[in-house]
Amino acid sequence: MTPPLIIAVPKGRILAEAVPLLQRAGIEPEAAFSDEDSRALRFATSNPGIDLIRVRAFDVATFVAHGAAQLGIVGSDVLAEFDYSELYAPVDLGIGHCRLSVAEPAALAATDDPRGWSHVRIATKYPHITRAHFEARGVQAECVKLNGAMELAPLLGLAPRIVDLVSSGRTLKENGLVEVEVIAEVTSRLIVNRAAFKTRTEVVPLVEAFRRAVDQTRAA
Ligand SMILES: Nc1ncnc2c1ncn2[C@@H]1O[C@H](COP(=O)(O)OP(=O)(O)OP(=O)(O)O)[C@@H](O)[C@H]1O
Ligand SMILES: O=P(O)(O)OC[C@H]1O[C@H](OP(=O)(O)OP(=O)(O)O)[C@H](O)[C@@H]1O
Repeated sequence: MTPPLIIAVPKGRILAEAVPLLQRAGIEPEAAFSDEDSRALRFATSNPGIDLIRVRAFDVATFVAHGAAQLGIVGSDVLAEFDYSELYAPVDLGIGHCRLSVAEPAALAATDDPRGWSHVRIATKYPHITRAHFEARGVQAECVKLNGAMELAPLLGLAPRIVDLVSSGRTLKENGLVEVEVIAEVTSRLIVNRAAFKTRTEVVPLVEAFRRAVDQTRAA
């Protein structure tokens, strides 16, 4: 018997927005999937041919790229950071809207001129995107890799600037930082393992179901 398809979904903020999309695509997760207190990692759905796994956002891309999961939901920030050739990202799901930006203390921004930078030291979870962004205009970026709470870095002298996700801007504001450049707009994408796309006949109709679910959400 063919094993179920596995869809990797990030725990955290994307999960709440992903559940209505999954439902619109005809996939009803078991109740524990939306329960942040559940310690389970793999979940059944109303479709016996589809299981869900709940993993960290950056790990969604890794599971799908290696074929351990056949599909996944992941931010375009994560996709750009890894740039896995094994991944195909056929649908913009229109959830998880935010932007990846350069930020610095308000006092520094008052006198700073980004056009004059030749070398910058940046605290970020996204060293690959950051280096590429600055290299494109001849600026060398020295990155200090952090996994969260980037906003603390300028306050504590780890790095004067950060590259992080911004949505409402509240986190920057509460830590005395201002946005000085937007690197990229971010939304979540449906990703598919390229080999699974070719070999598992259930994948194509499932991708189409997600596409319709996004259209329905937009029209609602
Ligand atoms: N403020 C935000 N507004 C909207 N979407 C966001 C925001 N922050 C992050 N995202 C999106 O959600 C994804 C997961 O972010 P989240 O903050 O939940 O991860 P995390 O808590 O840093 O993950 P982990 O704990 O697994 O390291 C990001 O990759 C991005 O695409
Ligand atoms: O502009 P805002 O609306 O304030 O959102 C931005 C914050 O959201 C994300 O963090 P998250 O809350 O997911 O926490 P974490 O990455 O530190 O886990 C991001 O890393 C920022 O810190």
